[in-house]
Amino acid sequence: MNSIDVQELTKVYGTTRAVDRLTFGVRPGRVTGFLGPNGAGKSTTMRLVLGLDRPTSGSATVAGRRYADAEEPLRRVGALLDAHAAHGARTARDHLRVLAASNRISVRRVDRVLEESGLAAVAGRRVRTFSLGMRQRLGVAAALLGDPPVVMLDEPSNGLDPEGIIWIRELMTRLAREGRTVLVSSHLMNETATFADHLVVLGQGRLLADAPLREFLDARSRPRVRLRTTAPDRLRSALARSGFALEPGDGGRWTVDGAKAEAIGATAAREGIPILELSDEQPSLEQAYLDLTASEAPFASMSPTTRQEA
Ligand SMILES: Nc1ncnc2c1ncn2[C@@H]1O[C@H](COP(=O)(O)OP(=O)(O)OP(=O)(O)O)[C@@H](O)[C@H]1O
Repeated sequence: MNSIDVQELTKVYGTTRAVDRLTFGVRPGRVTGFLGPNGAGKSTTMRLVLGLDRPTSGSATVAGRRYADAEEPLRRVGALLDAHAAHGARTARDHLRVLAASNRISVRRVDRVLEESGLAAVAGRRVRTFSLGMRQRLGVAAALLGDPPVVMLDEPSNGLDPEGIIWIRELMTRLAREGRTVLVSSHLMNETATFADHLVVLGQGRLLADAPLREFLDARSRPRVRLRTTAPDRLRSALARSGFALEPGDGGRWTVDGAKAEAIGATAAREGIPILELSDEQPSLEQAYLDLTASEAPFASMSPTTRQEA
């Protein structure tokens, strides 16, 4: 199976334990979001998987083998680690042709990935004239060149405009649907929630969570209902009898903490109270993540950074 398997992986740089006895698996057919604040060890882990750095101890394998031992590695794992990796004096097409030649990949495939990444019209331009977003697209094109069963992308939405963000999200979903193994790192929680099926969460090089997105959210968020009504006083009294409190929310709405929409709807119907709008609040990955890391004292100070996300 084309899984990525990380076993007791440790990487020490001087006095920094960048990755600390990390064990997790990334399975095919789903997008795995690789989350953690800056410096948590995501890039180091990806570099270790790709054999670009040697582990201090432990192992990282792709389909049961060390990536460094692979012939024609682009056909096994496609990776975007650093958008500035391309040679600035080369055109985008030449950059991809050089990569293709070293992995016995056809020139036809170069044109295909240029199309797929939206770069066909600028393929003849030198890479140094590219914006960060265009470089990211070129990095993704290079990752897809070998039509690999395993794809690893480090912060792929970095520098992309809204159209680019939708493109990368759809691309990742499609790659997973095709049965590939997709690992995508990000420190943008709510963005990750739009495409990830599964999460691996790191903090200070250690594993904090390895769970399906839905499970991760449900385990860490308290249900909450948002509603609009023309009779808040009557509803407040009715809910109080069931032990719920009606609190003012934004935009003329009300919220009920710790409740599900069905329960509140049933109470309102029983009492004949008009309800104009009623929904369960969607738990936010950012909030669930902050709740998780808040219990890890060393990470509490990371909250303001992660809160910067729009
Ligand atoms: N080559 C290196 N030499 C020394 N320290 C390093 C090296 N590479 C990474 N580190 C340190 O290891 C830790 C983990 O860094 P890493 O880049 O893997 O984190 P990250 O989760 O990818 O962060 P970001 O979201 O900022 O990319 C950090 O403390 C970093 O300073």
